[in-house]
Amino acid sequence: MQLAAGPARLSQQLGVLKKVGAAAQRRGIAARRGTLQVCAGVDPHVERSLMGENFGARDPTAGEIGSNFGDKVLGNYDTEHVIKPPEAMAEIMGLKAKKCVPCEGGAQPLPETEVNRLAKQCPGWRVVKNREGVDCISHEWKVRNFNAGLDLFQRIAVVAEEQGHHPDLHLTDYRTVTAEMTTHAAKGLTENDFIMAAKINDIDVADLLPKRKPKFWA
Ligand SMILES: C[C@H](O)[C@H](O)[C@H]1CNC2=NC(N)=NC(=O)C2=N1
Repeated sequence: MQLAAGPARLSQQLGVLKKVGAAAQRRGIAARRGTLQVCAGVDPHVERSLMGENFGARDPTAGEIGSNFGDKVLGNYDTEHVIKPPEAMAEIMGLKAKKCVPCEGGAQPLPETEVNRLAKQCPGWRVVKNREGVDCISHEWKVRNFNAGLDLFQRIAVVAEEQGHHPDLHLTDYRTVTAEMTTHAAKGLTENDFIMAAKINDIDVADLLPKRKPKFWA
């Protein structure tokens, strides 16, 4: 910035410089608190709404290395530097953003490595054999009562009808709901099953779960 002559002009421009300095200082403080601006020149508010609050990079802990964390993160597996994909990115690019595709006869089940990779993206789902001995993914919920179970059936049914892919639903012991999913045309698991699992995981079930007793009297 060039400073123009004249006391009034000079003090006005010094004022601008002070503001710029203060903003830079604020940014410095933000950086020390762990805020990371990813895209230079992009309004941090816009960036935050796009990338989510949890964008960041750090070295992995020993436990993460031991758990093959590299399968779950973007970045270079054989360096110590990890970039964890932000939740907002999963909303745009993850399984739950995809749509099930109709399967024709002759569809192939996924290989085991791919099944394991996708299963990690669907917390709460286990890969098991169904009653016919075919690979499926299964999730169990213990809900608050029988009606809550029927309510959960209904919420899952909405997603299943939207996607044209349907789990087997069981309600046993009056309040245990189990969903099992496989792709009949492939006689095994396909990406459709995991897309459905991710979408079912996105259903808000908080009001259907058992009421928690308060631990303390206030
Ligand atoms: C034509 C229609 O897309 C198919 O019959 C769908 C319906 N829903 C389905 N649901 C499940 N879980 N597996 C399937 O193979 C399947 N096939």
